[in-house]
Amino acid sequence: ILSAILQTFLRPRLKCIDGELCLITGAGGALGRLFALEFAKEGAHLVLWDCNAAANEQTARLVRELGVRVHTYTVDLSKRRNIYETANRVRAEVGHVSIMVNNAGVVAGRRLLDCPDELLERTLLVNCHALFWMTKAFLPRMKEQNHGHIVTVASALGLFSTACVEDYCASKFGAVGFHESLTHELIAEDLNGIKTTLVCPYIVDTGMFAGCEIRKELRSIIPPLEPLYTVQQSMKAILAEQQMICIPRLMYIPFLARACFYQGDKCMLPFIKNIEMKTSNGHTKLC
Ligand SMILES: NC(=O)C1=CN([C@@H]2O[C@H](COP(=O)(O)OP(=O)(O)OC[C@H]3O[C@@H](n4cnc5c(N)ncnc54)[C@H](OP(=O)(O)O)[C@@H]3O)[C@@H](O)[C@H]2O)C=CC1
Ligand SMILES: CC1=C(/C=C/C(C)=C/C=C/C(C)=C/C=O)C(C)(C)CCC1
Repeated sequence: ILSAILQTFLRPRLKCIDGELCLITGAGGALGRLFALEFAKEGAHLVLWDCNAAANEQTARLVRELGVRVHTYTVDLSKRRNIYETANRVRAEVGHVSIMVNNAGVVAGRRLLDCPDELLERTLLVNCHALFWMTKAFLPRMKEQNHGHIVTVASALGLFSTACVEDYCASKFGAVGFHESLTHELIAEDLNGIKTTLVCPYIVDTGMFAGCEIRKELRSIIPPLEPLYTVQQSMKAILAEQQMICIPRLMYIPFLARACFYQGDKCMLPFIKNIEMKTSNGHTKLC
């Protein structure tokens, strides 16, 4: 938060990502497409993933017009095996990913009791579980080189909640927790060349939350965000290697209410060691 405040007044040094290989999920969607164009402008080569092949190809066409090398893959992020298989193909056909933008997201958009179970499950699989499989697929190489960047596009609804989006809030709170724990793990392991950035936007005018309205008096103070503004702000945070960005800054307020632990990065290491010892003694219990 301090760094976010400082960055408001100071101009942080932005890193160069020319020639890096950047993978973006949900690249056929509104924010994914804009991320692809912004990363292309910075000189990154792109790998674009989406389940919507036509929309993904359209993003690729726009990126190629900028003269950038781009590869597209049709993937269903709700399927772990599909993620691992496609990751293997990327490694064999394109190379090692050094920047990963986990942007794809879905919402059921129904009241909990009216919502088919499969739709609730899908939100958790795409918005949260996919983060595990993506990271397991691409982090090992980043670790070998102590170089990389993992971006998690979560949401303001990963920091506070509202009614009737139980699936979405659960998945985005999960994404925030995932990002935080992964960041601590990288710090604890002294992997200071691998950066993480969490992006928490308020409602963005992309259609995903079309119809969502806040109280009339507040609408002019905090209108939905422009997609391009959202992505440009996110890019600044990524290139400045900022760990987190809330867009707009007002969204830091609910986050501020949370506690933080001084020097807590290594507290789980003995716990992990304990489990490792138990499992090596054949004590693993899966159900
Ligand atoms: N829009 C908003 O108000 C906000 C959005 N966000 C987050 O930003 C991210 C991008 O949102 P936005 O651009 O608005 O959404 P879009 O729906 O425009 O884009 C999401 C993309 O992800 C794809 N996708 C969905 N499911 C899968 C899947 N199983 N496998 C692979 N790809 C999939 C979609 O394909 P298809 O179109 O075929 O479903 C679509 O191309 C999301 O994570 C969202 O939660 C955060 C805050 C606010
Ligand atoms: C908490 C809060 C508000 C409501 C926020 C809402 C409704 C956010 C919705 C975000 C979405 C839909 C994100 C999608 O990913 C107000 C009224 C602005 C006032 C300030 C505090």
